[in-house]
Amino acid sequence: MASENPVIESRDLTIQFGGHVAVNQVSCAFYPGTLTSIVGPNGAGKTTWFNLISGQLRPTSGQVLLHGEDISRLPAPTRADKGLGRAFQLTNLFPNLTVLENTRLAVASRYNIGYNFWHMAARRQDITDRAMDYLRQVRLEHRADAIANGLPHGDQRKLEVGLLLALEPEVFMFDEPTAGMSVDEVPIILGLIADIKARQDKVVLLVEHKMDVVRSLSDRIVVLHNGELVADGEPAEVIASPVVQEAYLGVAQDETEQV
Ligand SMILES: Nc1ncnc2c1ncn2[C@@H]1O[C@H](COP(=O)(O)OP(=O)(O)OP(=O)(O)O)[C@@H](O)[C@H]1O
Repeated sequence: MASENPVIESRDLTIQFGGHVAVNQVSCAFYPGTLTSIVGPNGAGKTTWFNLISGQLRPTSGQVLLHGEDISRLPAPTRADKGLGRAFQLTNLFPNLTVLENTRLAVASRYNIGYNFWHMAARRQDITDRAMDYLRQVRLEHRADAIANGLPHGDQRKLEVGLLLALEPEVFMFDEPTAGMSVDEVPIILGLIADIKARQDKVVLLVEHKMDVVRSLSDRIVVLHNGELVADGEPAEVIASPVVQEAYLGVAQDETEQV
């Protein structure tokens, strides 16, 4: 792994809101074919770090490098064009279009298909077929004609994942992808994330609170606490480390020794 060049790298990333340093000199590099979970207590800085990487926020200092190129000052859509994919919030999409229309737009944007191509009948059929394929993967084909905004919460989360798959990014960023899902929906999404990792050429970053999910999927765990990276390594090692037991699981240092 270390012999390959990182796809994406956070180098001394820092952001300050007023007097509060939400992400503090976080350095970490991510390699193809790996799934890294980012964990930490509420307010640790996980989502803010994600926002710095995907471009919703600009750092106070430090850099985000994509294949060695400094992208820290690029807007989020430009980063997405370069292969950084983050699961959308549906409110930022086309809530009044159908599930299929949203997915077709994601497929079309991946292929940079402009207005003229879009209107060529054959091409449209091809795009529809591909879009339906992604909807099948997230088990939403039966909802293809539903308005995105009216979907139940679990289906909205599945659509977010389907749209991300359709964009075929190089880096997949998931922020609590199974939050609010029913128990029978969770394995579908986790299976899809495992499939992405198994393809070996993608980087998967996952912010997740559920430790069973983290344990089952991760090659590596990064722990943030008070905006700082306090642990980074293989899951068993990180979960067992005193710093994690104390910082994340809330076990006091003297109790940790008994764990
Ligand atoms: N735009 C902002 N302005 C001011 N403070 C902010 C802003 N965004 C985040 N923060 C603060 O930065 C800190 C980190 O927040 P963040 O949401 O990144 O934590 P988190 O680890 O994702 O937490 P959770 O697990 O609860 O989602 C918090 O103290 C939060 O209040």
